[in-house]
Amino acid sequence: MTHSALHVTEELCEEKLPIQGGPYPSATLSSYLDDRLRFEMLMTELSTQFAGVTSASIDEKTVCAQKRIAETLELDRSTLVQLRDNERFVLTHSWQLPDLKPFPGFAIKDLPWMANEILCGETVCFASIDDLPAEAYMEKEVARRFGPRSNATFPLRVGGKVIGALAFGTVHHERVWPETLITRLKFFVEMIGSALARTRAEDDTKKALEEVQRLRDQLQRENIYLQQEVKSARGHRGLIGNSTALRKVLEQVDQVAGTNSSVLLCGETGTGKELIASAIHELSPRGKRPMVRLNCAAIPETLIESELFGREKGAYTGALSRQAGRFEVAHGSTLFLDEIGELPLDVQSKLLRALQEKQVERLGSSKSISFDVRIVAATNRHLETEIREKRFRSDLFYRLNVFPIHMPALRDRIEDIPLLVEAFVHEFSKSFGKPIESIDKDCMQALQMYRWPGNIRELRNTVERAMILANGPRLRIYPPSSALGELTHSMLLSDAERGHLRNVLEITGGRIRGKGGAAELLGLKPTTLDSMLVRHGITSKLEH
Ligand SMILES: Nc1ncnc2c1ncn2[C@@H]1O[C@H](COP(=O)(O)OP(=O)(O)OP(=O)(O)O)[C@@H](O)[C@H]1O
Repeated sequence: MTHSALHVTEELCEEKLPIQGGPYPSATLSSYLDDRLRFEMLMTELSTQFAGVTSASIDEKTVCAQKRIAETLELDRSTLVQLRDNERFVLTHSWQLPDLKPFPGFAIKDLPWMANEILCGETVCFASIDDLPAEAYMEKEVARRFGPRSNATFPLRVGGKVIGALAFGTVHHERVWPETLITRLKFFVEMIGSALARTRAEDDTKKALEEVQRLRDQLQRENIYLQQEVKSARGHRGLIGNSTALRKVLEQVDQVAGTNSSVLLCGETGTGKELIASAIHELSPRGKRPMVRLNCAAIPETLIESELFGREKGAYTGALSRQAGRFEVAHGSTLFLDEIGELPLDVQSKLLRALQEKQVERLGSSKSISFDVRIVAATNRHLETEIREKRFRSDLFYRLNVFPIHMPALRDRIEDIPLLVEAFVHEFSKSFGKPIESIDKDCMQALQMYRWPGNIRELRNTVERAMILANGPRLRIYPPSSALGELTHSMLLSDAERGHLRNVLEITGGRIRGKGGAAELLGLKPTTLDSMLVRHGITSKLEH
């Protein structure tokens, strides 16, 4: 192997050369000057490059610079290691001749002398392994086994602190390290240090900005969601009732609220499942954030997936904008999946996978988004039957059914009816501006005898209707059948259509799709029925 004048003879180092001319053999001097010029030009080029380096390109540029310096100086290897956990120097950037392996990095305890020198900010330079001091016996051993034969190692500083080291070495031959060269290489290592410091600061700023952006997005999502909630004006009326059946439910709420366990609320329509879901959420440590809801029956089958998991712009025809899914919005909070029994089977599988992996991917994106969400699900269907009839996945059922709560029907807690009626009368009396002094006793008894298929929602609507008709301080409320008798029947076709739709939904227990569902009974496509229901303001939860 030939060696350039620059690194073979120490006499040829800059300090000993006159700037111009001199009694040197002209060939050696010209070769030296050529090498010197090449190296200085390389340093100038690298310093320009590193002045503008970005965090995206610093790794590539560093290895490229190591290669070019090593090739110019006819070195065999250049190694950049960085300090981790104050325990070891980890290899981060390396260039070596094709027949060599990269130097693998090292633990401080394995090369203690070298590590100590670097950490004290010293440059370690040896032309031959024998030049190392006696106390560097471990370093000598390693150098003999893995190379290098000659080496110059420079501490890498960021903001005055040693964060690693950059080494240049030879494995196939020995070489000396003239002072001028060491000075130039030190300058290069300082340049790398300051570029690293700058790009690290850039990265930190970028990360901080991303975090601010993420928090802002989350707040924005919650705000939009809250605005929608306020618009839907559901509010959080307290749970009314003092029956044993309701007290048992409230006990279960207290037991489970503080945990992260999934809760499955079962019970007929209008029994207060959603109110109980809110109570569980509000009593839980997640209660400071808004609970996020999704009614699986109210959203067309084609859109449920994008509602749950979100979508990227253009994920499918008509996806005109990016949208975060409910899982993302509910991060750190509770997701209430109402009417879970209505979820199509393929979405059930995707939901199960999301719950198992605690990650979702937006439609049209392969990026996984992690979430921390507590699930409360509700259904008025008998899920065990649905599983038997292959309409509901058993594995999803077991995942959700960690803590089941059964909501009693209103007919099984008739002692709560007077309390509920009074509370609803009070509420409507305020909002309609109609003061009510008493409620007819016979009516109250009739209300307690009625079977209430629509439960509390039906009772509430009945009270509301009576309050609209009320024209004095004494209120008479009739159970729905007699109330209907007193109302004038509408002759409008649209009212008849609405009534028929409701009747069919009542027969199917609110189910729209599948065998025996309302769409099949009506001879309609489920999507056509969906839009008819939207037009009539009917959700598949029966509303009377
Ligand atoms: N214990 C209660 N006290 C006061 N209001 C109640 C109570 N339970 C239910 N309600 C009222 O009854 C109506 C129906 O309740 P909710 O929507 O929670 O029922 P649900 O079981 O979720 O119905 P669905 O299965 O149809 O979705 C709501 O207006 C709710 O405020």
